Amino acid sequence: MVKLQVAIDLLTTEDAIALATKVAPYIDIIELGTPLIKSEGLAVITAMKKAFPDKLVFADFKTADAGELEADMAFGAGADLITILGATGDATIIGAVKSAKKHGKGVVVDTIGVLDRVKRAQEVIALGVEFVELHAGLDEQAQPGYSIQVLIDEASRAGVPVSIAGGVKLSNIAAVKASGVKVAVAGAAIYGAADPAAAAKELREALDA
Ligand SMILES: O=C([C@H](O)CO)[C@H](O)[C@H](O)COP(=O)(O)O
Repeated sequence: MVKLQVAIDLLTTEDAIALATKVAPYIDIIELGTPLIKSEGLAVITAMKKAFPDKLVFADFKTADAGELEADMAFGAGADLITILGATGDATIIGAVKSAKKHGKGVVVDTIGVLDRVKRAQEVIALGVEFVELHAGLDEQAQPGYSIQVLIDEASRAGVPVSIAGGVKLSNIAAVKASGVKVAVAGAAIYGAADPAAAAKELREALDA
């Protein structure tokens, strides 16, 4: 079964928990977006895990250095998964994996800004990470000509556990699923919808079809 991850790029704990409450029945992983964590600090992680102990809480730290220390901070606050940047050196990822093993949690490598995402995904899986996020960030998505098809093609040939993040929505979720991903990440398609619960439900049903 492909897991559905909601990426919450809102700025307050109150709004994040309100959104998670609406969509929880349909999602597996609650991602606290980088701007949310920068805005609210580690407390948002603790609050979300307390509110949803049965969901995986994903702290989108996008860590670039001090991997073990930052992973200790995220896991200590209640996160189940943390992102480390694939663009950084292996030592940072190895440090975070060490922390994850200590806490019984997991590391996800975010390939934002990496030129050869597939090659980097294959390299970092060997370091013990859970899965790799093939990711086009919000700024890359805003560039003229951006298409999620690039990520879908990359997922099809990655040969290692990956997620796709970067404009996942109802019109492309079937193709995202068919690419063989472990996790589909949807942010704006859910938090920006007039009815987030309905949007999450439709994505869930498409993944389960
Ligand atoms: O990780 C993200 C971004 O860097 C801002 O935090 C997004 O959550 C991710 O790109 C998914 O967002 P959508 O494209 O809105 O689905």
